[in-house]
Amino acid sequence: MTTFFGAIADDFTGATDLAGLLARSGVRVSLRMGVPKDEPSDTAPLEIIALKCRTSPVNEAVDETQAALDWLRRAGAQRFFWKYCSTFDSTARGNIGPVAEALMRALGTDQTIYCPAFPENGRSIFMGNLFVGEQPLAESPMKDHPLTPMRDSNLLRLLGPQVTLPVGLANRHAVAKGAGSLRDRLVQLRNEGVAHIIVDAVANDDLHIIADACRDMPLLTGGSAIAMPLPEIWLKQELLTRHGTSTAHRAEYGPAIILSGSCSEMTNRQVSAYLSGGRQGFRLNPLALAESGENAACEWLSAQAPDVTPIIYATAEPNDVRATQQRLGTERAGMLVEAALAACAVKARDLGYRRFVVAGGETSGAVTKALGITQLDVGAEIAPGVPWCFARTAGHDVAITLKSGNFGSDDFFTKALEVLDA
Ligand SMILES: Nc1ncnc2c1ncn2[C@@H]1O[C@H](COP(=O)(O)OP(=O)(O)OP(=O)(O)O)[C@@H](O)[C@H]1O
Ligand SMILES: O=C(O)[C@@H](O)C(=O)CO
Repeated sequence: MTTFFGAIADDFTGATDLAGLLARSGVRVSLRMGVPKDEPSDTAPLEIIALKCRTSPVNEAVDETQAALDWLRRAGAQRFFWKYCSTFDSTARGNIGPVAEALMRALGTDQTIYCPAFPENGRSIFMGNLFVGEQPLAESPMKDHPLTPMRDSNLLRLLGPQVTLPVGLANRHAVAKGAGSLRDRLVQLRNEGVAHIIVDAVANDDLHIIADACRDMPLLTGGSAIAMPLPEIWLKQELLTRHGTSTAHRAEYGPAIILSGSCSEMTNRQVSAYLSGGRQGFRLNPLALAESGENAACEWLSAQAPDVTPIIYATAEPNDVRATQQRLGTERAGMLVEAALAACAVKARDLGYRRFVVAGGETSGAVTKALGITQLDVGAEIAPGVPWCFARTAGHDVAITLKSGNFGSDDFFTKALEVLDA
């Protein structure tokens, strides 16, 4: 079936987040991990390509997203979406703006919007400032993120240095008056030469208005939630059909394992809650990994009874993470943990584990890559933005969920297993 909507996500948990929200429409969503090597075939109306480029050098991120765009265009896509984090995670140089500008050039469009709001997960934007729950972004736990610490809450200030063309704001007053008023504001900003528009949103109703106002734009950018209303809008316009709904399947899955490389406040709580239930866990210490590699973790895993659902985690509190980064360097510490969790995933698969719960975007990229997973079908949501997915690896059907660092409730890990068993 021809693709209508083509999305490019800057990390793997972000891609499954988007896939889960789009799948709520009942229209088939297909998720590719990395730019497919083959020409488009068996494509879905809603196609997502997951990249791992959030923290890559800018030129690499631009080249990769361009390759993804080319593939999506060959699949027939007519509307495009650049998905980044609902907390606008970005390195100091930042990839969000340069990638958006490159996509705009390639698509011949002079304006796009930026809306990372995700009200169901507590992310809202007011007067251009991003809030996490009731806290401004820069006062939220995101200020301590291991790779992309966010120290400013103002999206105009964050985006401005990343782009060459002017940045402007369509504020909540323009949004609250409805799609017509918002369209007028976008035209006004276009006439003033503003190419990059931050759009306020504090509730799902705002997202519906924004999606309606922007439904004909070739390129939209944001978190997953701003894309959520689009399939319904396009179904009404008969640009999409529900034909070919999701093919997510279930098989007889084997034992489950949890792999956590996220150090977010929420993942710290989830790991503690899981361990306090008396579960078997192995803590990866990056300093020990630097000394002697991941063998100890793999040996520990081999010694576990398959029905205990073990957890292997590097999850640590911000002070610990900072101390480790000072000793090893941020990048090296991250790479060591990602490589170890990837090796544990492969070991687990070889030991017969068939259900994988993975926490953290970079971590998920490393794990799915090591498992050789290239395509995912999307299943039931465990929490907003965290669906179960189904894939094949080394000839086996597996279920895998990729949890964004900040998503889910304290009992996420046990809940994930219950949702799959239900
Ligand atoms: N104890 C640790 N010390 C230093 N770095 C760590 C430690 N544990 C994990 N890391 C690294 O921190 C990074 C965490 O990023 P990751 O994207 O996996 O999680 P996240 O940012 O919480 O998730 P998301 O991107 O979905 O919000 C990874 O590169 C991981 O390897
Ligand atoms: O938008 C979010 O918060 C998530 O999908 C994400 O991108 C986490 O890396």
